[in-house]
Amino acid sequence: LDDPKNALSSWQEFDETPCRWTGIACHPGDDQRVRLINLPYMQLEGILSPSIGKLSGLQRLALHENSLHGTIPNELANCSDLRALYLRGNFFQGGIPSNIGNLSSLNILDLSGNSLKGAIPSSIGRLSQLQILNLTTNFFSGEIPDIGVLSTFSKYSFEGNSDLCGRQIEKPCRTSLGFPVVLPHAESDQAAVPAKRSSRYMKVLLIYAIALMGVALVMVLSFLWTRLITKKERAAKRYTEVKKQVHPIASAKFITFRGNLRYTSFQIIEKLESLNEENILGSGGYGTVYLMEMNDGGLFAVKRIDRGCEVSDQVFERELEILGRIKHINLVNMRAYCRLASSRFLIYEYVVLGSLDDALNGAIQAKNTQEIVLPNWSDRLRIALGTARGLAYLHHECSPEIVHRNIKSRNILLAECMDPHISDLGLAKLLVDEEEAHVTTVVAGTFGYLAPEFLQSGRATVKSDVYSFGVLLLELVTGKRPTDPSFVKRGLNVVGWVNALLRENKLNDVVDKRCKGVDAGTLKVILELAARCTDGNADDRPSMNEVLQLLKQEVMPLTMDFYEYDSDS
Ligand SMILES: Nc1ncnc2c1ncn2[C@@H]1O[C@H](COP(=O)(O)OP(=O)(O)OP(=O)(O)O)[C@@H](O)[C@H]1O
Repeated sequence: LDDPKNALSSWQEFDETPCRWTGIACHPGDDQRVRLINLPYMQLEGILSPSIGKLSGLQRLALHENSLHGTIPNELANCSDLRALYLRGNFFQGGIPSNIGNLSSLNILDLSGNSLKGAIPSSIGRLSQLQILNLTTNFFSGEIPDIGVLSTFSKYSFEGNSDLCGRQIEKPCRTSLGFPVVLPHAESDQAAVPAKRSSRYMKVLLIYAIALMGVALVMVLSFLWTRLITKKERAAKRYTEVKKQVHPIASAKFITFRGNLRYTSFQIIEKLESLNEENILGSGGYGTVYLMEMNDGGLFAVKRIDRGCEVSDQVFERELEILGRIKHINLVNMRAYCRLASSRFLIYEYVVLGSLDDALNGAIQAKNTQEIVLPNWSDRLRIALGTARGLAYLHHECSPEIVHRNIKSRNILLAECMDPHISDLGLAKLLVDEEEAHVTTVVAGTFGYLAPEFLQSGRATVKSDVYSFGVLLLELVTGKRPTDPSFVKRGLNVVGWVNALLRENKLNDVVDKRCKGVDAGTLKVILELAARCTDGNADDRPSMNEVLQLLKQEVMPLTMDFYEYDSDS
């Protein structure tokens, strides 16, 4: 295996036993046979060697969400104790080994999100212990055998294989004449049959009867039949060609971050596929955001990123896994990622009140009274403090540091009680290259927030984030967008406008008239801090840690919840 992350450094060839290697557990006792191989999400590359079949005591093989390729070896069926087989989210090709029915202890079979093709072996029907079957998003074709345990699974086990048919997915298999037909399976499955001799006899009779009827039909309608079949064949051929164009993508992928969601990938994919215009929450520079409601009422915000010519899926997904590990109370946490044929979907926790931009511009209504809720002074201080905490975490606690690049009030989302959550982290870097990045952010409405050196060079740094944070502070104080016409028409931005008023000692003119509870002491602190953050010289701006310390000292006692806030992350 190729191990780019060096996750398998403990795997030393000359160790007496592999039982202490990462991802390996052995049976208790003397024989030390391998019981479990658990190596998901490790970016492993390579093939699954046929020698896997020698692990006779193997009970769980979990290699999901790696980059393995090649075929699934037939020898795997020798692992007769295997209970759980997770190969989801790799690049396996070829078919499912026809002898898979030998794995008589198998409870879980998850081969979804690969590039597997061919027929589904009927020997799966013999796996009487099987409880979870996931063959979704592959290229399987033909009829799903309606036999044994295979009869008990529904469409959710087979979705995303456009050429499958059968009762389980409510799609009849048809001939070119339109009659239902039993399609031959790819492998002859002798082992499945012995217990069913009498039913085989019945089947033979049935086939003879159908054949006789067919011959009769041919004799009666020979002329018409010949004409009809050619016509239908032509139509069928055209249909297949169109279908291929509609499904050009190699494979789909589903990754969850920060623990499992309480939903299966089928449930999520089903919901993703049903998102439509009615569910749109908004759209930005990178795609459209939808509200996704699960059947039990669970809510997610889903950002749909249409496939363009940006980074490859592999690079994108590798970076996402890093972003997916980031977790902080003041960041919008990413819960999952799904790649389907047309789009990539980033699935986030839903932050209920919407953006700070909405809040400052009167778009938030009270639940019961429908009255517009405007953040008061204590709310605004709380938003400043929480945002500083989230940014300081990205800059100083993450390694390597994460530059957000797109701090603005539309990317500060508010949860209940006006708790701020920074959204869109890492996307600017992930979705557009350095050159394009600042052009995109300018277009995306970030203009007034960008530090002068970022505008000039297009290179974002932690200090350009500090500048944007300073602009955000001014927005909180003034209630005006940084590109408000009242200062743009005077040739100023919000920084120039505030500075001009302060020079004239018109402190009161700076403050948002609608904001209740402003106290002069903290107002002065915030304005001074905003001035330092928006200093034209990046080196003279404070770091986010310094900003946070100052806000903690000066502002925290005035926010509603300073006890609660007194612990980091
Ligand atoms: N996790 C979320 N919870 C609730 N609403 C969200 C969430 N993420 C985004 N939204 C809503 O969707 C809208 C669009 O978000 P999006 O991040 O795509 O655009 P933007 O922030 O306006 O622009 P940009 O792409 O430049 O960041 C936001 O204004 C916000 O109201």
